[in-house]
Parts: sequence; structure tokens; C-alpha cells
Amino acid sequence: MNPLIEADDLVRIYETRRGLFGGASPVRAVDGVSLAVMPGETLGIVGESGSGKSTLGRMLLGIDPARAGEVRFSGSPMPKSGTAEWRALRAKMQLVYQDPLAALDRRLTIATQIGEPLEIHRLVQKEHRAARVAELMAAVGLRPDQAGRFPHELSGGQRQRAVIARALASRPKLLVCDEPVSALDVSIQAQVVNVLRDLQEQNGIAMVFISHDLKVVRNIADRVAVMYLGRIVEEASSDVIFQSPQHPYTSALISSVPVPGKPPEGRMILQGEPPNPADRPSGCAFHPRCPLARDICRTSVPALRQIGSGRTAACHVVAGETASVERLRKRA
Ligand SMILES: Nc1ncnc2c1ncn2[C@@H]1O[C@H](COP(=O)(O)OP(=O)(O)OP(=O)(O)O)[C@@H](O)[C@H]1O
Repeated sequence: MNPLIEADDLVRIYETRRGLFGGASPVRAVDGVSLAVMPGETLGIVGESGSGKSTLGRMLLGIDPARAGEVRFSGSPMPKSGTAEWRALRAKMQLVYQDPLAALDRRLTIATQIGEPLEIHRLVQKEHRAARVAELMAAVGLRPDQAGRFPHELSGGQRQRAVIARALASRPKLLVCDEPVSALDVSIQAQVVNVLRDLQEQNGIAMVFISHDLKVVRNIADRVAVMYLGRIVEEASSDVIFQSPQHPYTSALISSVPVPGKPPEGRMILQGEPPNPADRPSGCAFHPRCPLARDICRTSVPALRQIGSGRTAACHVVAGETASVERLRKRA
């Protein structure tokens, strides 16, 4: 099977100004990211705020342009944003983001909005539109009597269900969900995640699920990529990464999530804040916060490399390079 979506060495740089008279200080929001998502697979993307998750999600859909690198959808390069070819492809790749109220038009009923893609992409004949809207509403757990409601007449969870129904209308092959439940009450989050998971399984949709909430990602992702300052630092299947994280950053992220009934002793605490991406630390960008940092980590950027079957990490220590480098130093 070939990947549905692939990214090769993607780079996105924001030029920002430092102070009133300061020069431009480029922020490498996404800095050489490569990934592949198979049809029907869910890739979770985790990392602290500012690690580049949202930028990467938008780049995968062609919404944000790449300074370098390439995105391919079903093996073909992504058409340039705004072209007719890209708009046609966008029906097959949908984005669900954090704020459903911003995604919906307050003046239109949710049934009208769920039906919009059917009309825009001429997906069903007019006489069948209402039936398809009803089917989509049922698929996300909205009641038929809610069809005529306006967004502000629904709860946050119901609004996000409506956004998901609209995203599904064009029968997408890929859903990019960017913090889709972060704005919802905790009690509602699991319900919406379950809706997404069920729909994805039933329809074989591939999903990129971006979240800073590891519990949610664990619940839905087949595979997880961990981002730090614009780069993937570890990637593995969800089970493997949560059971035996290798990169010290992944370990710290995972152990910062309290587990009911498990004492806090032995938890690795993530120290300090992520560094300013416009002023990236030398070597491994995580080294100023890393309890395992060695000399090599301050000077040499670790490559993302295979550290076991189906898993990669960008860390000198877990790749065993420090041992060999130190041995070489001693010999010299
Ligand atoms: N439009 C922009 N102009 C300048 N810098 C930006 C812009 N958008 C994002 N950035 C910067 O790019 C980096 C990555 O941001 P991004 O929003 O992709 O990260 P994120 O991991 O999704 O964070 P969050 O969880 O807070 O949304 C951050 O340093 C951010 O400040």
C-alpha cells in the first residue's frame, strides 16, 4: 500500500521583526519535517505550544506554502494553493480545528452549512441533498430536530459535531484535526473523539490528529510523531511510544501526564519553557532542558534515525552515539 499523504523535508519560515528597529529574525516554524500517512491510518502529532504542529497541519493541506520540501497526495505533488486543481483536491482533504464557532457561519443553520460542500462540489443532486445532510447529522450524533438550529443555539460539542459532519460531506480521504477537542468541556471531549474514531474506522479516512493532550492522542492515534521546535524528534506506534518513550523529551512529556493510582515518584519533570524558535539552541535544541545532555548534544544536531523496528528518534544518547563519541575522544 502507498501512503495517502507524504511530506519530504518540509520547511516553513516566518520572518518576524525584533522590536521597533530590530532586524528580521526568521522563525523556522517547521524545519525539515518528513512523514507519511497511510490510507485509514491516524497519525498523532504532539508537542508543546509553538513546536510547529499547526503550521505543519496547514502545510500538509497546502494552505501554508513550504519554503522548501514537498507534499504529495496519493503520490502526486500537491497543486499550488488557490488553483482550481487544489480546490478540487481540498474536497478530499479537510481541516477540523479548535474553534467550531469560528468555523461556522452564525447566520446559517447547521443543516445549510453541512449541505454547503454538497452544493459547492456538486456531490449529490438537489433533491437528495436533504437526505444526505440528515445522514451526515446522524453519523455525528446530531438529532434531526437540530437541523434548523443556528450555531449559537448549540453546545460547543454539538457545534464541533456539525463541523465534522460538514467536513465529511465531501467524503474526504484525509482529515487534519488541529486540537479538535481542546476547547470543549473534558466530559464532552471523549464523546467527540469517539465520533471521529468511529467515522474514521467506518470510512477508512486517514487522519492527522494534532494535540498537546497526550491522553487524547493515545486514545485515537495509531502512530505518534513528537515535535520539538519545528522538528520531529521521535516517531513510533502509539503503543510503543507511550509504553517506552526513548527521546528524553518524549519521556518528559509522557511522564508529565498524571496517571490515576500511580505515584508521582520517578516521573521525569519537563524543566523550563521551550526556547525561542528565533534563537534556536546549538546542537540538539532540547539540550538546555535535557537531563541526559552530554557535550556532543551542545554542538551537533542529532539526525532522526531508526532506533528499532518502526521507530525513529533524533537523540545522540538514545542512538548510542555519545558512548562511541566518548570512546573516540578517550582514544584520541
Ligand atoms: N503567522 C505567524 N507569524 C509569525 N510567526 C508565527 C506565525 N504562526 C506561527 N508562528 C510561530 O511559529 C512557531 C510554530 O507555531 P505553531 O502555531 O505552528 O505551533 P503549535 O505547535 O501549533 O503551537 P500551538 O499549540 O500553540 O498552536 C511558533 O514559534 C509561532 O510563534
